[in-house]
Amino acid sequence: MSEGGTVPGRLIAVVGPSGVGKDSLMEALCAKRPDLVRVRRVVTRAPEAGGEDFEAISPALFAARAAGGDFALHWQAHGLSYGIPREVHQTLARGQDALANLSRAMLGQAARVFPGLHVLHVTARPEVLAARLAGRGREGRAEIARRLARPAPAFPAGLTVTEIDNSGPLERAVDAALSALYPERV
Ligand SMILES: Nc1ncnc2c1ncn2[C@@H]1O[C@H](COP(=O)(O)OP(=O)(O)OP(=O)(O)O)[C@@H](O)[C@H]1O
Ligand SMILES: O=P(O)(O)OC[C@H]1O[C@H](OP(=O)(O)O)[C@H](O)[C@@H]1O
Repeated sequence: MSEGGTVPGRLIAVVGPSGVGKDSLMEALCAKRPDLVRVRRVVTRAPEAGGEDFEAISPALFAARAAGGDFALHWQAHGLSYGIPREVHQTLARGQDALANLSRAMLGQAARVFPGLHVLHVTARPEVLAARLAGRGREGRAEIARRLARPAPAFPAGLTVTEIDNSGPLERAVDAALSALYPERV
């Protein structure tokens, strides 16, 4: 329920294969649109892993918080647990849009939890993905192979989805995302 008649903000799900540029795109979008909120996820990843700004917690604590209803959404992937803190609902109620890196497998549930969900489906050519993961150096060769082999689930019908090809310069993907999200912008 929005606060005092304010038009609620949208949860903008940024999804796509590992290495496609989700984190890079979200960082660039927030730089262009300071009013955009990026959801700080709770992840059972080692705090020193680098990359996104996330809250690192143990699997046991994650399970307890999930059982306690702390997360608006949570899921498992890559041997990790990921949670979207329920406080994001307050952000949306204030009329702010929020960006969240979600699993493609969670989009049906996300649409039920977040009316007005907008999905940015980030894509890139397979050879580009492989090169970027190798260049980023966050995962080892075996984990990169596993991530590249991860099947892409079909999306549920009825979602608002914008496909963003990030095979080229990041700025091009940023412009495409902004045009889709804020068509009224000059
Ligand atoms: N348009 C682009 N051109 C060149 N390099 C890019 C572009 N977008 C992202 N990269 C680089 O590709 C690598 C992967 O990007 P990023 O970490 O944002 O992907 P991701 O989708 O968040 O990956 P993961 O799901 O594994 O976290 C990074 O090194 C990033 O700097
Ligand atoms: O392949 P799918 O299920 O879409 O995504 C798998 C995982 O990768 C991304 O997280 P990260 O980039 O690993 O932090 C997603 O948020 C999800 O947690």
